[in-house]
Amino acid sequence: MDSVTKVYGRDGAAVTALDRVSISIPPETFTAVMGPSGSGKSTFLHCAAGLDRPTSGSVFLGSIGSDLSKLSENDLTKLRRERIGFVFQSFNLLAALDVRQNITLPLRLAGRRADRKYLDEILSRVGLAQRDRHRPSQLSGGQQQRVAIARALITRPEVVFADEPTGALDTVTAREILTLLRQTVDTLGQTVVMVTHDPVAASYADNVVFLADGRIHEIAKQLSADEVADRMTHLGGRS
Ligand SMILES: Nc1ncnc2c1ncn2[C@@H]1O[C@H](COP(=O)(O)OP(=O)(O)OP(=O)(O)O)[C@@H](O)[C@H]1O
Repeated sequence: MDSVTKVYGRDGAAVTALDRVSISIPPETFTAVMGPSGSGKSTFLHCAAGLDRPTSGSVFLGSIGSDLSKLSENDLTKLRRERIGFVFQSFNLLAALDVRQNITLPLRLAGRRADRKYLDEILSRVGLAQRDRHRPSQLSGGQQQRVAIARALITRPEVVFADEPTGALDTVTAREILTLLRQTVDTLGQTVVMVTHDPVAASYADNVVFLADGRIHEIAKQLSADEVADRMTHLGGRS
């Protein structure tokens, strides 16, 4: 991401949500994005993932050479579907589909067939091999988030973007989900970028990006939850 600025609204009501943000996220790493409320975390994620266009600046993704901010709407949709994985706080699973169908949905939307072996591998990695014919309503929150992670991984995306992935989960389940995300980096070589309010969640990351007022305040390596919380206090955040 190169000098990305995002301004919402205009004239008197203009808000600069991101102010010339430049960052390069190394492949096969786990990055947490933290900052006080309103510091630009969601905007950062949306611009990095091609969900929103920067007002100015460029966004590049993995091996894709072109600037995301210049792609047509169609190309961007295709890229999001095929090259990026998403995990949200609210799981966003389809109630009428079983676990296997939910996981393979991105492939079907892209007109691709599921590789049975890879699907089975992913199912067992996320611990759902025995529940593959269940519907989301028959699963716990943690299990539903595992389905969402499997769905994010099934296309072997360049990056998985996670927006508060543990925000709706209890502490123990949250840790299981964070461990799973960590494993996707360590064993599958996945690149993961996660927005979070939670210092414990950020402590699972290789790098923690601290945003304040739309700017990168600091990028720190492998912090403990206490170190993250301490930095947040100094940023004026309530975590
Ligand atoms: N669609 C929008 N229209 C106008 N202003 C917006 C819009 N989206 C975000 N903003 C503003 O941009 C700034 C950054 O918002 P953003 O949602 O990226 O922050 P955040 O760090 O994710 O906050 P939170 O932790 O509360 O979710 C805020 O001042 C917000 O009010």
